[in-house]
Amino acid sequence: MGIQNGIANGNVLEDLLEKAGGCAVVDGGFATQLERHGALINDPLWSALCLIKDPHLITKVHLEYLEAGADVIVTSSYQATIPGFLSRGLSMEEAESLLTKSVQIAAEARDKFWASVKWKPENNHNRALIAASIGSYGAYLADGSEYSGNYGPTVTLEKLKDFHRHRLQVLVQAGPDLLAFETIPNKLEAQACVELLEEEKVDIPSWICFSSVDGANAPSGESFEDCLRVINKSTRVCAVGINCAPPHFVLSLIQKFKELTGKAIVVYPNSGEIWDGIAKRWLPSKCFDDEKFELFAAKWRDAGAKLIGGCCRTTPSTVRRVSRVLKEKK
Ligand SMILES: C[S+](C)CC[C@H](N)C(=O)O
Ligand SMILES: N[C@@H](CCS)C(=O)O
Ligand SMILES: [Zn+2]
Repeated sequence: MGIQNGIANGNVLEDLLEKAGGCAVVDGGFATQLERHGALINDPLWSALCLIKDPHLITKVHLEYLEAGADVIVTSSYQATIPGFLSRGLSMEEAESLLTKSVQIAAEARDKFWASVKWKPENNHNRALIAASIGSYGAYLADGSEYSGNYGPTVTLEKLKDFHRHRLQVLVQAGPDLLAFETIPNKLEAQACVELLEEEKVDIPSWICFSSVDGANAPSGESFEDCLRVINKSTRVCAVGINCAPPHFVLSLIQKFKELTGKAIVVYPNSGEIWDGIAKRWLPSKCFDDEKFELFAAKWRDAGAKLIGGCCRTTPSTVRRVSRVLKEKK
């Protein structure tokens, strides 16, 4: 176990980046791929419903992304929360066990996949890392507010920390390689995540990703300069970036982040479709197809991103193209 920046295990990501030649591949849309296999997730728990109803589909999707070349797979816990599970009549013990299960399923898939490829001479995979997904408070609200950042005046820093604390503790205990805070829409929640990591002395390295709807700021309208200031001070956060924002915003956001932080930059945009949080469906908009993802993944890498993948509405075929271009010998 290494100690880096004061964090035990802080070098797992750096080890992976080195093995991957400087830029690693993150998986793609997880809920999207569950739905393509027939999972019905139009539900307040969204993809986390599969932890209860279809855990075998979770394994299947993880294996598909590993086969596609993902170096990091993100767990099924995005919308898995203790209050969400309790409101479905589950006990605290059951809720905790489902969160633990999200990490176990991913680790089992990784181990199974790695055992099947590591000895093959043509193997060009790396042993993948497991990033435990921690969706924003807005994801839990299930009203689209991960894209507005508008939590209202009653949602304070303490309330956000209380919301995140117990799930974080359970996920840390489950032993993932990384923690992935996803679709954070405002500065207050970024601050809550950073303070919580410190208070809980979490020694698993984290990334914190924001969504963006205007291509320049966090969804709340707060500048990334403001949002990153608090994150930059944390030694427990190893990477920052963007997830589930339209891909045509990403290049300029990488350039902006390069000026605002010394941390590794992670980007995994959605396809460009727009989420209607009330109707709970994706609306067509300017999109990137897989070919365009391949083209732009190289541009994102050249602009300085260290972790690149896809989010909603991207699939294993998207990740296969991203992996192909990033693992190409230059
Ligand atoms: C990233 S969005 C598509 C996730 C789903 C949303 N939190 C909901 O529950 O409707
Ligand atoms: N890890 C989640 C993020 C949703 S925005 C997923 O891919 O479904
Ligand atoms: Zn997404």
